[in-house]
Amino acid sequence: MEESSKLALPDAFLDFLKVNGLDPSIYTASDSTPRYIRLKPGCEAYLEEVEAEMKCKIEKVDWLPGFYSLPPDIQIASSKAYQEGKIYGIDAASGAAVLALDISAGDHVLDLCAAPGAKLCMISDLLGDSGSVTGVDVASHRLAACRTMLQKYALGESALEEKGDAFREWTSRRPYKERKKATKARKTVASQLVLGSQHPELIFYGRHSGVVGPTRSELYQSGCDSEVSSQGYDKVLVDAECTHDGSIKHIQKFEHWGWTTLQRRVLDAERTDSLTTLQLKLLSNGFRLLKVGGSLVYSTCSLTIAQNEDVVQKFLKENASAELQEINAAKNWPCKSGQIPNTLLFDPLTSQTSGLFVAKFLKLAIW
Ligand SMILES: C[S@@+](CC[C@H](N)C(=O)[O-])C[C@H]1O[C@@H](n2cnc3c(N)ncnc32)[C@H](O)[C@@H]1O
Repeated sequence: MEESSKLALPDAFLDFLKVNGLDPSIYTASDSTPRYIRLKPGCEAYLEEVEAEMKCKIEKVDWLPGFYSLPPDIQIASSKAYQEGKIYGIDAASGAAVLALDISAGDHVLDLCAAPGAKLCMISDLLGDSGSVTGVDVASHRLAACRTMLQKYALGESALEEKGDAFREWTSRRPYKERKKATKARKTVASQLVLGSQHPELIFYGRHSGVVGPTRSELYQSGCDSEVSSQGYDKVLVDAECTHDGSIKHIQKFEHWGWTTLQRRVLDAERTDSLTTLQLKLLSNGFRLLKVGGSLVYSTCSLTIAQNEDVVQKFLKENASAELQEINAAKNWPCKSGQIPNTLLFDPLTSQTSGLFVAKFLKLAIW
């Protein structure tokens, strides 16, 4: 172990940081990083009750509406307020990534890497009774957790599972008539984009299906370019799979899981290479499903240039219709600029949040 970092982290992780040009001191405030909660809209009146239950001062996060910070050692999951669905446990940087989408009433939003669903719930709360949100993920067990979360917060859900070429319902708890109606509606997925209010919808793609997100034909049945440009999603979030190295809390979990697991799951160079390929594919596919004039937010909880700025550069090179946008809401955020202007980096030390990279793109009308 290296003394200088003051962290019980293995040399292999410190080497990973060095290779990626990351200063280990950004993790030194990990023990004093607050916990964050988001109040379920309509539960504002319960704040004092939550404070009394948690026996601590809950501070409003002045740069992030609806978010509150708590002392680092508070256990959120065991509280009554959490179990009753009055509060969400979600890091402030994650909230910022959702806010960067600039969601308006009536938007149709695609959350391409949705599980376990903290950001999906926030999107759904921001939309209220308007628009729609579709969550996609490849991990069925993570989608199951996502479904449980949507049910807990009464956000509704209709979960779909891939079966061969067709989608069938994941749960059959809903009455037959309702399921039949849903199956019919699904046949015209494009129509969902123009319908009014929709409950969040979860879509599961088998890990080996080779599909990253809904295909164009599923979304736009007649599929001509003019329809794509006018009927794609208004907003797309690509909160991509990554090495999670920005989240020291995640890295510390490997103390229990074993540092060899960290080596295999986080530090392995071959895995990182395939991850950057996946990240670029996820970003490109999310962008393909965006309407002209719509915006996409790409985020990772890695702080490495390979998974962030490099992916952004490659993507911009391949997509003439993509323009990197300034995130207007970020003026008061406690983050730094990434290596590319207009990209943002929440490092744990400066931001007092879990690490996150955020970039926002606008889709221009160029074919
Ligand atoms: C960082 S996590 C997403 C966290 C989530 N946005 C939230 O706020 O709770 C990344 C997710 O990407 C999913 N994923 C990995 N490969 C994918 C793919 N090819 N298509 C869609 N999702 C994928 C993983 O299963 C994982 O759930």
